[in-house]
Amino acid sequence: MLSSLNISDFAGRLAAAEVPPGGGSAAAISGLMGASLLELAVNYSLKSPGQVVCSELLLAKQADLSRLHIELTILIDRDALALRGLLAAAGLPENGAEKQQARRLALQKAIKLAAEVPIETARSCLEVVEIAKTIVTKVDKMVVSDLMAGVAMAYAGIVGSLLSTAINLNELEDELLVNALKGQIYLLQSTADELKAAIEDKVYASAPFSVVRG
Ligand SMILES: Nc1nc(=O)c2c([nH]1)NC[C@@H]1CN(c3ccc(C(=O)N[C@@H](CCC(=O)O)C(=O)O)cc3)C=[N+]21
Repeated sequence: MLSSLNISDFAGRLAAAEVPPGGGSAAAISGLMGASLLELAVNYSLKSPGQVVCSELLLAKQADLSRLHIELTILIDRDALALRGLLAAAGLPENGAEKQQARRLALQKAIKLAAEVPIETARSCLEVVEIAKTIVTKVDKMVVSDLMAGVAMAYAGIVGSLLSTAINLNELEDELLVNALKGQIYLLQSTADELKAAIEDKVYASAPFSVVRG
């Protein structure tokens, strides 16, 4: 399993361009880092004194984040499997009408999966960003930078996975599905942009983070 590789081995596998993982798995890792950084912020804040008021909210988000942590871990391998299926179908023989038809069907099925899996990754990453918005003013000041690093990573996970979906749309023959996926890409990306801007507006409004604002 890719998710049990150490960081250097995973990065090496990405760089080697031999067998998958590709950008979709990397996006899931980015989302996983985002979820984990939010967990750090929540766990730290629950332990620090003076956070008793919001502990109910933080405990609820802690549970959501541990589910997202598992989902995103699984998505690293699910995306690599989808990509592997895609490359395998693309490599099927094309000699003769029957084989050509078999290859076409296999390829369409594989592309559909490779387009749909990263949509799930983007959804999980978006949930991470949504959680960040609800807790950003509730966590201990000490871990706001960790939380914001988590937002940046989850946001990168959204962009990376939606790009992976988008590239597969070119080859997908089912026009209804293509249009539905395009709609989901647009909605997920624009929601992510709005949420990220709202969180940054809040955090970058004052020191020490105003210096980070572009
Ligand atoms: N859900 C999803 N996730 C992706 O990550 C994704 C995707 N869809 N759609 C297509 C693009 C393209 N991409 C590649 C990554 C590595 C090779 C690669 O390493 N190729 C090797 C060997 C491939 C093989 O072993 O057959 C080569 O061509 O030399 C190719 C293509 C990932 N993408």
